[in-house]
Amino acid sequence: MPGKPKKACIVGSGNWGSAIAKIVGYNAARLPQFDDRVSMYVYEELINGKKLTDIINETHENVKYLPGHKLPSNVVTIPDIVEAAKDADILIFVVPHQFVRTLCSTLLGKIKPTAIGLSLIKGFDQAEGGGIELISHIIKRQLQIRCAVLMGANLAGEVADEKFCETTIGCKDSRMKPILRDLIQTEYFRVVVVDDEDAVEVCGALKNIVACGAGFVDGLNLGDNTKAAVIRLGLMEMIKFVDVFYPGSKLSTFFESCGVADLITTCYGGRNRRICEAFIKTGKSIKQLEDELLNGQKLQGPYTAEEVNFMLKTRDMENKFPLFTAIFRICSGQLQGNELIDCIKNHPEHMKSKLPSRTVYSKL
Ligand SMILES: NC(=O)c1ccc[n+]([C@@H]2O[C@H](COP(=O)([O-])OP(=O)(O)OC[C@H]3O[C@@H](n4cnc5c(N)ncnc54)[C@H](O)[C@@H]3O)[C@@H](O)[C@H]2O)c1
Ligand SMILES: O=P(O)(O)OC[C@H](O)CO
Repeated sequence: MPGKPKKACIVGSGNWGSAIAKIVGYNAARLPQFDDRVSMYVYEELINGKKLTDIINETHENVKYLPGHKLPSNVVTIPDIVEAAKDADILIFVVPHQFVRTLCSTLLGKIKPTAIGLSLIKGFDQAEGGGIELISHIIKRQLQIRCAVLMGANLAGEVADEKFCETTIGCKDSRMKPILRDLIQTEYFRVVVVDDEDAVEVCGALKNIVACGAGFVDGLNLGDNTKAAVIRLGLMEMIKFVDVFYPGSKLSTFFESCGVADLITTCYGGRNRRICEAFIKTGKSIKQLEDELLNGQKLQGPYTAEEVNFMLKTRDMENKFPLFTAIFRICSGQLQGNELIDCIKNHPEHMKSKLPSRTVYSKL
């Protein structure tokens, strides 16, 4: 016997939150296993004196974070997180990572104990005893629910335009896999589900650091070859990071959309790249540029670089990740942008071939 249709709630309504609401609303309306009505938690703000929740419910458009795209009418916005989430069977977390802990504290004990989570949030948070904590782990621990992740080469505007792309769901739980895939997949948004939950999430967070490096390269007009080198070295540091801190993960995960593909799209079309290019060109602070250029949208890369550096420093491992380290130091003003390449010229990846030294060579 088919069970009761499952209710979905989208926790977040930014650029990506609104684009995914379009997909989830579409699938919820057409598939019998889901309840038609999708609730969306909106952090309330006034736009020209009118509440954003009211604007979205009346016009079906998030005029601030995803202008020019209609959301399905079965997506209903609610400014109270508890009200939005209380009946949900599936909670889709898609807020900037800095707001997750507070939202989870508010939701504690107020959601269905059987609810499952899906985190679309790219970023880490600082762990209480030092180091970093994955956002999906915070959700699992604080709310005592299962939580999978979705990461991929998914610039929100292009997804909302229904341009073809792929994404990766990292999910170990075989009962959750088909539910999440069916809720998210469309003909233009193709889902691949893998077991490697942690590695998928770490890819989504770390690629934002590399995007900052790509932005510096663009700001310095260093060209496409240098940018490709930064992307490659970034990929190698991402692989090493997962190898060292999340042992048992699979190399194949890096060849899913969450890995190489997201790295490429981010380093060409993302907000982190854009702001870091402007950082070099204008000399303004990253915070100022975020406020001036992103109209309320939030950056993840510079924060993630700081969190990763905090962990690497306490473990005396900064020199094992020279690109991540240089990017953090440039973002925090400890280095000039044009020192990026000097910092990575002797990257460990360049030392692997172990050719004979010049002295040995001259004796051959
Ligand atoms: N935008 C993209 O293209 C994209 C694509 C894939 C993944 N992501 C990831 O999705 C996550 C969410 O990003 P986004 O692009 O949807 O958001 P965003 O940066 O567009 O928007 C910021 C959001 O934060 C909300 N907000 C502001 N203050 C708040 C508070 N105190 N409490 C709660 N919410 C508050 C705003 O209302 C807004 O909805 C991030 O981790 C991002 O890396 C983004
Ligand atoms: O705009 P960015 O830099 O936050 O990147 C957006 C997405 O993560 C790309 O997949």
